[in-house]
Amino acid sequence: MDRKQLIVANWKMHKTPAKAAEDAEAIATALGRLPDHSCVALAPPFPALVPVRERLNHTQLLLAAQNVHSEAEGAFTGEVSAPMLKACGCSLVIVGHSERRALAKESDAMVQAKIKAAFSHEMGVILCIGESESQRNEGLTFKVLDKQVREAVKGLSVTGVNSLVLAYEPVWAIGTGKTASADQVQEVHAFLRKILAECLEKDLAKQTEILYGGSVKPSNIKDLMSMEDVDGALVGGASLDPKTFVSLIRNGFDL
Ligand SMILES: O=C[C@H](O)COP(=O)(O)O
Repeated sequence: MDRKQLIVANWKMHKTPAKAAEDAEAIATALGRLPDHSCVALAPPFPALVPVRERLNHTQLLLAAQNVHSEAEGAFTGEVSAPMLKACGCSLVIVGHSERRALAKESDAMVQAKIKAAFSHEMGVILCIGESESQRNEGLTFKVLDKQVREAVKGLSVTGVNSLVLAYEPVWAIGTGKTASADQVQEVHAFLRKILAECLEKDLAKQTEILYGGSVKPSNIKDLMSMEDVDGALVGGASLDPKTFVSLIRNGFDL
């Protein structure tokens, strides 16, 4: 089975529900029909999930959440569970974003529990991993990534792993305008695929999409996606304006 190309908009804590819905419709309309192997997903904030879903009906665009709790229900004030997200129409969820690891102190064990919760409700997971600037400067990049991946996929069932997408996001490149070079990204993605082959089955590792995130723009997406092990992008800032995001997608998918 060939890997798909996937570009995901992470709108983080931006846009009211009305604005998110309007922009989702503008993106879907501008893109029209996508080639079969090319997918686009939008990850708006929680309150915008349902309004965005309503505008994405009858389009190929997928709905993603930005976070999920590991339990299905209970006394967890402020949290949202996998069955709730599924009921809002999410088919994907972003897990372990560096902003959540830093701000909400999410550990690798919490990330793993969230992945299990998402898989048990038949949602695909975009697992974010990445090293900080100081870790890169100390030569720890591969060690950090190795641990993040192994801890996250430990004990996952093969069926679940079919729905796993990795997103390599070096923390020093997020929102900074500093993009890792296409060669740097390829080197890391090839390494991640090797780790996946060791933790999972070889064939599954070959089939797992690996995205890059960190200051991806319409001007650099083509170079990044020309790399053998780069299957798409997780985009923050450049996904906020619908016109910019559509041109990024067109450049990335060569439309
Ligand atoms: O989830 C997206 C990443 O954090 C990248 O954000 P950015 O494109 O604004 O650098």
